[in-house]
Amino acid sequence: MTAARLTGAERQDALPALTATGWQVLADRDAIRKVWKFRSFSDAWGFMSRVALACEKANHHPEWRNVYNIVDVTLVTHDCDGLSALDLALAQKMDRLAGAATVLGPDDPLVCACQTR
Ligand SMILES: C[C@H](O)[C@H](O)[C@H]1CNC2=NC(N)=NC(=O)C2=N1
Repeated sequence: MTAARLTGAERQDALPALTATGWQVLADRDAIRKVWKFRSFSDAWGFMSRVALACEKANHHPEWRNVYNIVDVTLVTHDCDGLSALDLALAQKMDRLAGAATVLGPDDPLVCACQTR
């Protein structure tokens, strides 16, 4: 799998299936983003731990932020400063590992469980 920027055709083939699961194609950079809300910090951290092992195996890593039970992920390939097949593969892997966690949309407030008490 290469770190070359995806072509237009490759994007047309691959991105609809990802946006259908809640991945957002960013406007301000050639990257995709997804935000999950887990039941607890432990579930969020467990997800991140499993993803981290997969990332090390693939040598491809997310840009991500965790606030308690929220995990905010952006995928981009730094080597080509844009989306590559590596990002598509990692996105699919993360979707499998996230299981039944709630997916937040671009307009949903990023409010963690601490802030909803
Ligand atoms: C040196 C190391 O192989 C490279 O820096 C890898 C590590 N993980 C990476 N992750 C991402 N998202 N993009 C990269 O270009 C990248 N490169």
